[in-house]
Amino acid sequence: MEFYFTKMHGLGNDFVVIDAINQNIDLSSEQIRLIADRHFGVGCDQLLLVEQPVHANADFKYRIFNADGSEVAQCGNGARCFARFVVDKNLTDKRRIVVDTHAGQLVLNVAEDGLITVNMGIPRHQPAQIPLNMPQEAKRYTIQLDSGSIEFAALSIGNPHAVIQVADIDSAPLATVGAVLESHPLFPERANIGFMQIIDRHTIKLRVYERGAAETLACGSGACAAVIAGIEQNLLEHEVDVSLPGGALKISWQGRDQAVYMTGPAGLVFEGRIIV
Ligand SMILES: N[C@@H](CCC[C@H](N)C(=O)O)C(=O)O
Repeated sequence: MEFYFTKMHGLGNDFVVIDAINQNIDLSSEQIRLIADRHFGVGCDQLLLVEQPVHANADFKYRIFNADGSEVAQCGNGARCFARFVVDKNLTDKRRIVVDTHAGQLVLNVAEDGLITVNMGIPRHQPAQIPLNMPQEAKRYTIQLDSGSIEFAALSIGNPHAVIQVADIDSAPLATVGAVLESHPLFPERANIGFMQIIDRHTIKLRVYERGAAETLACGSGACAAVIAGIEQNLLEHEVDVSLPGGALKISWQGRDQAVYMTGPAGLVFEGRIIV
């Protein structure tokens, strides 16, 4: 198989984006892992396929695959890169784009200054909706790991997230606690594990150990999850600046039953042709 791709990034969370409307694309998990490999492939945290919409009111469908080949339902930075891609490739002349995803429909607005705002949907907190193996919903859950006791918040933003508050983001235990919790039996579909340092009620620092991709330079859905968890615990206000290793996002959430909004940039890196 041979096809054209675009390498993009959202704050250093990087993507191979493929137009699967004008090209015939049928990739196995093994081929996706190879394309994502940073030595033998192009290298990316996630691969995105842009497809025809499923529903009449949508402009496109887009699908998300982690570097380990697993297909997932939500990706905040990927959504902004998807929007930038369809605008730059003239696949649409709209600046308000409705896209079908496995997590439902997203609405994306591309502003004149290039920033993209995504309605990421309404978060879900019930353990069964995350999914999380706990008997009832709580603002924080506690588990015992070999390294000690860990407290975390958990919610779904279309994909599962745990959020752990830390005093110092630079020494957060991503490689140990992050890796263990990502595939802990508490999370039957695994989870993205965020480590959040609260700077003030409008500002946090965040690093995320992503399901299926390990630590990335930024995670858009993780930024939404961390802000929601902080608001739920009355640690944050409704508009928060999130500082990630790759740059900054603005997250806004007005509370339960409300959609969460994420605003940030999306960048083009290079274009190429893959032969697999
Ligand atoms: N980087 C993404 C999230 C990608 C999917 C995630 N690893 C999962 O498995 O749910 C983002 O910006 O949200």
